[in-house]
Amino acid sequence: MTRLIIGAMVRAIGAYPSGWRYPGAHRDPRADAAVLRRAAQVAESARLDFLFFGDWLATGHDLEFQDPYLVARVDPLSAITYLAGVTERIGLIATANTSYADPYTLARSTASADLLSGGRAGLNLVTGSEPRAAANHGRDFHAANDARYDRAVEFEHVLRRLWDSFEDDAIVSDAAAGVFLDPSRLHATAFDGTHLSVAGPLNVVRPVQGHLPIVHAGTSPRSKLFAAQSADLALVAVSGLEQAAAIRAELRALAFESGRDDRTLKVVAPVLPIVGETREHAQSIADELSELVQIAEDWPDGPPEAFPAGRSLAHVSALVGRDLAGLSPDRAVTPQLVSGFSASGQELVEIVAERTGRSPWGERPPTLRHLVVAASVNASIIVGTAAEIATEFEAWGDAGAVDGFNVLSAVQPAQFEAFARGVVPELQRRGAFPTEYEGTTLREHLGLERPGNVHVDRQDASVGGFR
Ligand SMILES: Cc1cc2nc3c(=O)[nH]c(=O)nc-3n(C[C@H](O)[C@H](O)[C@H](O)COP(=O)(O)O)c2cc1C
Repeated sequence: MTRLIIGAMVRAIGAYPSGWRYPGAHRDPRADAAVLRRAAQVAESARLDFLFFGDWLATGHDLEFQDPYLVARVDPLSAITYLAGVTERIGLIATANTSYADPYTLARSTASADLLSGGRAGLNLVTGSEPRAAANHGRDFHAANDARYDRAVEFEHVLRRLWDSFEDDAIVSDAAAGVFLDPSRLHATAFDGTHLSVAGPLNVVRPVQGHLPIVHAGTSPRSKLFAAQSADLALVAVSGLEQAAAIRAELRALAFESGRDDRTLKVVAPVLPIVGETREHAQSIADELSELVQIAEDWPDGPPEAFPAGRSLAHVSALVGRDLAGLSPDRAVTPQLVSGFSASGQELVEIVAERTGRSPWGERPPTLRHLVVAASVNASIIVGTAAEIATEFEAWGDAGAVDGFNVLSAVQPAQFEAFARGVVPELQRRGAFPTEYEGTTLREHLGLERPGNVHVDRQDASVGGFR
């Protein structure tokens, strides 16, 4: 039986494009504080390993239709610092973008978050794919993949040196002798690289965890190398179990080749479970969410300029191999229509049937809208009862495809709570997930050791990727 790592990828207005429109959903970012607090408390009573907050360094009208949660949300480091005060055990992971962040400032705020949370903070380092971020940070352009990763490598190296500025026992606090600091245990950062230059030392004591667990999410070859060499936790977007198994094996092999103990690299996949009391109930939730997604054809005179081109009948026509442009999105997908579809079109029809229970051969056929939505909503979705979803999670774990999951919720708070109160206890009953927190730090939740100090013990400091 594999012990899974389970965290929640929190998106306050829901992780499905139409989640915020679902009856009873949280949909006003001005009230995020209450929703985040409640999610954190529910997650902690379910004994989840961590809450994870992504980030995006720009906004615009187009995001309303693509990923509405990106339009307006609180800064992730502020979110975890706030939640550290209302929780006691759960790990708290914030995302930062190495292409734009300042390493001294980030080392300082993350070391602070770790101290203030008692060793529960984690840091997701991304290089970013949003070109508008450049103009928001005084840059002329968003750097190319290689240049971004060259900077990310230096960034991670500098972060570890900064976090290790103070040895664990550098603050002596000897009131009788009048000695506060042992200066021999305070180390300059002295880093002068191609992209970054930092003198140090950092003016915060060493984090409780030594180094915060580093998470990385990306898809390019450089991203994989970065995860393998520098991250404790790799977040990999995958379409299914086989792909997850292949990527995990590849990342672990890369980690091993880079001279690291590959067991210290944990791989988790983002998944979006849609949980119902029965399978039909779960499918009806998925069905309603599909119906609430707007597609280009919903505007008779053409969609707003910001609307994503991919969410249209024209786009799905190319995929199914049949010209659907000009048809009503509410038109039923009949066996006759499907008979002219390409193999990928047939596959799409099967995905819709699995998610919504609608089949061209059944009493309730899907509509063209269902096809457009299934083709354009990019997430690994599992629809079912708590027991069915737990079985799927177990299957991934037992096959060695992942070390765990980062769970997205389509609708806040309802779907998140259905997961925490339904799926998690089911996994606990089966012994696939612990019922109590055994350790106190995020590292302990993830089964990772505390690293040595890079200034003192280079051997030991190779944990987590210091080179
Ligand atoms: C599951 C997953 C989650 C991600 N979350 C974020 C995020 O919150 N913020 C962000 O800027 N990029 C995020 N990314 C994007 C990557 O970090 C990376 O910047 C992007 O994929 C471009 O780099 P690449 O070409 O190396 O993949 C995520 C990627 C994946 C696969």
